[in-house]
Amino acid sequence: MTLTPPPLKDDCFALPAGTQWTAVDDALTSLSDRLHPVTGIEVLPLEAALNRVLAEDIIAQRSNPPLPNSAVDGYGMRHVDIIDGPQAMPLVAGRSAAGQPFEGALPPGHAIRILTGATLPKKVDTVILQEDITTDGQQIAFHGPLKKGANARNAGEDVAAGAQILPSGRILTPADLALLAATGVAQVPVRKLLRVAIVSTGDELAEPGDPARPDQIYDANRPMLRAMCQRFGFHPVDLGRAPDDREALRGFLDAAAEQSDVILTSGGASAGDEDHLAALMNETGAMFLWRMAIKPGRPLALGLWHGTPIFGLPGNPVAAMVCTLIFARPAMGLLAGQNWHDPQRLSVPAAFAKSKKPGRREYLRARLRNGKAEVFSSEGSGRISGLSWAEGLVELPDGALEISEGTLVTFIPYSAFGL
Ligand SMILES: Nc1nc2c(c(=O)[nH]1)N[C@H]1C(S)=C(S)[C@@H](COP(=O)(O)OP(=O)(O)OC[C@H]3O[C@@H](n4cnc5c(N)ncnc54)[C@H](O)[C@@H]3O)O[C@H]1N2
Ligand code: MOO
Repeated sequence: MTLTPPPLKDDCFALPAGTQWTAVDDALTSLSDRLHPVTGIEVLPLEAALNRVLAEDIIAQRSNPPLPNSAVDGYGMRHVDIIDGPQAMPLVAGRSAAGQPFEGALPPGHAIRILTGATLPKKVDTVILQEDITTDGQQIAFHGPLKKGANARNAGEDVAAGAQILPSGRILTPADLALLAATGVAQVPVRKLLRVAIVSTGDELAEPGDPARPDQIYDANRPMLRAMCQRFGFHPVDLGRAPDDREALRGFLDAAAEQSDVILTSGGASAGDEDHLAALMNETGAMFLWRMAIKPGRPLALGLWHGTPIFGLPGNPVAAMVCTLIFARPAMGLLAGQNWHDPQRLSVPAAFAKSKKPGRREYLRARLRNGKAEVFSSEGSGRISGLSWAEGLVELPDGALEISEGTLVTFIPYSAFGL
């Protein structure tokens, strides 16, 4: 009897029959619906608040500017005194400088020396640039007309006291710190850092720097995930490598649940003999999403371990990174008190050709050169060099797509994910 080979695996053309595949958008909707902040609140001074997540809406304590002031170095006057054509105006004694205001009111028909940022003296509503006048020290000569309010800034024209300046959930930027300072807010309620436990699984893994057996590989996922968490503004808790042993892994997960708000594991997420993570998580009965219609990264085990959410990332480093960026990053953002994070996408012409099959969303390692998206030469999920070569991802939609050079595709720079 001759053995017949198994029927052609249509893995590359269609999705395996009888398997429930979860679309990326459905998974994201489910995550954004179910997750909420889990971190406490602390009050920090501005110097410690960069990259932290606001825990409340912030209200301006003071207007910016607090009083009307001059936008230029020049001369202040009353607009009603200005006529059309050439004219001269006597100067009053004194001046108004930033931090040294002129205390009196400007008499009718006069002008006053005023410097940038100086409070406008009473009755002054218009300022002429010093380049536009001549003076002998006693009076100034210039041409009218001038626009009422020229070179003057109104009180509160930037921000009015009492206005909401920043929303809860916002990640504070350097510019936000300037806004807070200017409006009289010196300390802010922020979320405590989200503690993210990181565990790699697999007997094949060795620690970078240690000697490795020929059959071992160095653990690449942990340094990557640690660094990604740092860039996202979370606090990584590195728990090391768990062996392929169910009880040992259980111990790692128990420790992780103790010490963290969320657990990121990599490896062991699919259904092989040594994929203990999936088996353990199934045991808890709290696993709620499973096979994703995404490439790379099909096996993604999501669940709760003693109430602490686990993202069981696939072991292949490319899949681990893509799943972190697409699923874990926005989900962890919600846990950390951030607003839902949807990265900014660019529409750019492709510098490549590809025939994409329907059924799952694909992410390709990509970078922009000369305004076009180039993709890495291989789609292999273990090709770490491509992750490092890339500067972002090309996102291809769930359906089929014929791409030729010049077809518009979606590019998401790593920076848009917060990397
Ligand atoms: N019969 C099937 N086999 C596989 C399927 C499948 O659907 N049917 N899916 C493949 C896909 S896709 C992926 S991704 C992997 C995911 O498997 P696991 O999450 O269980 O991960 P492992 O098997 O433990 O590892 C996969 C791969 O990645 C390497 N790895 C793991 N951890 C690290 C690390 N920290 N640093 C560097 N490299 C790591 C590991 O050695 C393996 O080569 O399953 C496929 N198989
Ligand atoms: O998730 Mo796997 O890495 O798609 O190849």
